Amino acid sequence: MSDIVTIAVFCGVSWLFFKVLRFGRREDTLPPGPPTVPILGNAHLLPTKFPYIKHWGTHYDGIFSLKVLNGAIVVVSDMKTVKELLDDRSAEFASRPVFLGMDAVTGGRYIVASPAESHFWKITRKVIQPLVSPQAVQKYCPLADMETTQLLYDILHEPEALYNHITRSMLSFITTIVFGQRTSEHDSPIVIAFREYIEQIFRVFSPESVPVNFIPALMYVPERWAPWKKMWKKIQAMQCSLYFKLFREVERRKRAGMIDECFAAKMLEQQEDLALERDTIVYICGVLLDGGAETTASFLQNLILCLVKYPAVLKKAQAEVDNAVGDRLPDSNDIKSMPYVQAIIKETHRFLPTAPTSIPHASVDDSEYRGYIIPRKTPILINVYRDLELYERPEAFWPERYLLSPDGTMSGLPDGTGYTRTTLPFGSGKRLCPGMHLANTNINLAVMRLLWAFDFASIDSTAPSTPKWDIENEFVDGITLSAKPFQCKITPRSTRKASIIEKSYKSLRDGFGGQLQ
Ligand code: HEM
Repeated sequence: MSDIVTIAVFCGVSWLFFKVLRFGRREDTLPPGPPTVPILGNAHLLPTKFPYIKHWGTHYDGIFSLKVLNGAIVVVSDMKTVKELLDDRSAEFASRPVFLGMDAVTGGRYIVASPAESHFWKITRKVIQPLVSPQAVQKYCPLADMETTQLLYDILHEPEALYNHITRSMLSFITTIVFGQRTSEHDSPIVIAFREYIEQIFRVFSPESVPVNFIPALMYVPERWAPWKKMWKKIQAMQCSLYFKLFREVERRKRAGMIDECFAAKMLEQQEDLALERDTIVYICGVLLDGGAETTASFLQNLILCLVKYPAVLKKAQAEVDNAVGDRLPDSNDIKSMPYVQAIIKETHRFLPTAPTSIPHASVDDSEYRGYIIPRKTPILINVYRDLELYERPEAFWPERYLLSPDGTMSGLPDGTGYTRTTLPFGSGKRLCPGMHLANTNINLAVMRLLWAFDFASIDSTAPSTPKWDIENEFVDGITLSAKPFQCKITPRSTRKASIIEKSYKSLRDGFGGQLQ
């Protein structure tokens, strides 16, 4: 009897030993990747900061895998593969990996993290669509006009707070559309709460949270030993407070019988038909703040940093703007007659993309691609940051590339390798950012007006003629690439322009019965 027990124990221990030894080893069916080590796989190779900067080499032919413990990450590293996998086979690859942290924070009511096969994802995309279609966004041009006019006025009077003015302006554009409430001051409680919250929410995707996705058993660790759970709880409280505060105000106006055109009010009207719970509506509205305000604000801050570092680009763009509009403020239609400004916007998206690795996709089921098997729910990241193969001088901020070819790629690329699209910064396939047209409407106007109104210059008179970039010090670490607040000298380009800004702002304010500020 004791022999049988000994043999059973020996077999059990050997099985466990071999099982553990296999931990971290790449399955033959996965795309290739760097050599693994037992248990960790490639976990030790993963950058803990600024993950998109690392170029893993071109020898993997556009797709490779990284083993993380017993799981894997698939990385798509050229545009041909982005097209074949994430665009052309979008129905299969539009899902999301498991985001246990985000689900814990939002109760699974966050479209960004929802699987494409879920009812919640489908209904959210459906109800957002009428708000963000190319036709629908036209009606927000007057709002973009108002917010960018105030942006110019605020910068004119308090240039040192550039960063905060941009955040306020972009946030106010979204809070007005979604919750019918402007955020007219950069130090108002909503703007401060938003800034504090947005700094935290991205930590749900950070290395402090991610291991839980690979070792789900960590979810059972009691909170007092699980710092990530404390962090999620704090973020959850901040998120609820922000979203519900804005939403309760919409409900109050509804009770008071006020006419309300905002998205949240429309959702409340349709609540019964859509069979949505109140909390679900709140989160559908709330995610538009997170997705819409921070991305557009970061984009503008990144663009201005480029203009500060490349004064010749600034001068050339200002000449184009002046030529098109003279002394009047640019309006939304003017963008068509400003190819160089359009090129600057595209180049900023390429050079400093707001979401460099996009948001991971996943396949709905195990899927075959080029003879490899990509297991369902495996995170698929994009790593085409400043694609070295497609662009001439990829590491230079050079908007002219978009005047030479519409997608900015170099000429003479072999067939099939030159595929790219200027919508790439907004994602892929069925997951393509629903707010793209809304973002473009506001960004185009803001950029034209900033160029028209101000000179932006380095405070360092000894700045090198070939600008230096120090991503790790100049940018905030996280899944978005966003410049830290930076100093620059901002001056109105003429007294006439300054007085046009004053007058435009005051006439808007008077038109709103003094409500603008
Ligand atoms: C410069 C501005 C913006 C950039 C660069 C940007 C970028 C992105 C990217 C890369 C994704 C992931 C796409 C994918 O998974 O393939 C995304 C998703 C999303 N964005 Fe945007 N975005 C911007 C503005 C906006 C705006 C203005 C809104 C709405 C008001 C918005 C709402 C969303 C939502 C709701 C999702 C989730 C879509 C889903 O998971 O199906 N974004 N965005």
